[in-house]
Amino acid sequence: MRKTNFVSNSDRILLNSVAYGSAADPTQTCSLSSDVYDPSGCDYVPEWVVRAGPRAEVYFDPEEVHAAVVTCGGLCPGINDVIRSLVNTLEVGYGVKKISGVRYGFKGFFSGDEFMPLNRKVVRNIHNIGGSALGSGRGGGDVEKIVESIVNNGINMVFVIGGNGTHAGANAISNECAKRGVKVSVVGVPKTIDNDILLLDKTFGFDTAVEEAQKAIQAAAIEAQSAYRGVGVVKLMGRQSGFIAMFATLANGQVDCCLIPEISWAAHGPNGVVEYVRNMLDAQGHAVVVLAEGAGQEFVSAGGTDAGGNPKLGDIGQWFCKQLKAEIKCDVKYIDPTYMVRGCVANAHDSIMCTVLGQNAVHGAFAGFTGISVGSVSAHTAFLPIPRMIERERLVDPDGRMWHRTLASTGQPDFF
Ligand SMILES: Nc1ncnc2c1ncn2[C@@H]1O[C@H](COP(=O)(O)OP(=O)(O)O)[C@@H](O)[C@H]1O
Ligand SMILES: O=P(O)(O)OC[C@H]1O[C@](O)(COP(=O)(O)O)[C@@H](O)[C@@H]1O
Ligand SMILES: [Mg+2]
Repeated sequence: MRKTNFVSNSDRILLNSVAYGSAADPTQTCSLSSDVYDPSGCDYVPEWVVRAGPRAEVYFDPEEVHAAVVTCGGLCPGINDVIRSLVNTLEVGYGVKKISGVRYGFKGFFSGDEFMPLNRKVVRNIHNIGGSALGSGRGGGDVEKIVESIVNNGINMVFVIGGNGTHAGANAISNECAKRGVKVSVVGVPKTIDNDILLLDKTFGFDTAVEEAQKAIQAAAIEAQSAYRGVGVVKLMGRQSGFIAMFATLANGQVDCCLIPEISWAAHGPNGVVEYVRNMLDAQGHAVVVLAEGAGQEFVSAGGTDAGGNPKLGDIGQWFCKQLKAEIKCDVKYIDPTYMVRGCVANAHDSIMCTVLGQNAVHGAFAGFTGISVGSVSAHTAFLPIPRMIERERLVDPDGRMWHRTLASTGQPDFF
């Protein structure tokens, strides 16, 4: 390994970087904010997390490492950048020769699909395409079978790229290995364009998704402005968390109404969104509405869960457009760019973030950590305990300043 600045295991990063923060501050040691943000009324946040980086002492002999990489859940811009960074760091940084790519999510450990041999040559250009070079997927979180595969294939490092569900799986795999006395480092890299992981500054791919969403909102605004009583409606991803919708709205600045899962709203009645759109049409001749896909699910959800156990969503965008058409004289243009915001190549910012995360995940595994994930905290890269990160989804704080900024931009009232 090249000469480098090693990080000590006692190096720490301060999680709560604001002194005397208000109750709505998400990094409060004991947050007493809204019901949505903190149902228990007291949200414990540890003071420090461990600083990521290479250690002077490593736990594994590179000659004996068999590393596996798996990508689970929905796609996200930058997955391939992370895979590339993991492989480059394993091979060039530490001299690991055996790296296996697990196909189509957790089930690839036991589905009978051959592992994909990974090396620097194979991953050289994968970051130039979106998606996952390994294939991703939901389901297959059978911890017993996964651990059997780990043991049978002599795997001793597992890099798991995925969101909340995937991390729950990674933690369960780590625990099961420990229970069986199998020496394996299981390290997560948080992947979710929903940006719904606690404690992190931001997840990779989120910035790219917000940027991609601009095209849809811009088109909706143009269509709305060019039509007689035109309404542009855009539905963006965000199952339980409205971060993409909120940030895309704020960045665009032409949106009249943003609806997110964290905040309930009435469609009908004098304070409902339909009436608000009617008023916007009367006043300015057009309106632009951005909805997160998880917003207003009480109107459209048919229940049920997907292969990963996530709630299946009804199409709130279609439903909302139908309400508009039924109740007011308007020309509705509906844009649903759902998969377009995640099936793309990461922008430069996300690409660099992915490289840093992948590299540090390998450092974490070589340092002998397991059941950890790696993420950006207060602008530093940290190793974090998985259970604390996935206690629940990170949500937009309805009392927070970012949402208030969004409301100031749209000018929308409360819809109830
Ligand atoms: N508690 C768990 N134990 C084991 N595997 C799990 C657990 N929760 C989720 N998984 C697995 O992780 C996969 C990915 O989770 P999912 O929620 O679909 O996507 P994401 O990780 O991107 O949020 C799931 O399809 C499931 O197989
Ligand atoms: O149709 P799919 O592939 O199940 O994905 C849809 C979901 O994936 C997401 O992008 C989030 O994915 P993850 O939970 O895998 O991070 C949501 O915004 C969306 O509801
Ligand atoms: Mg998820």
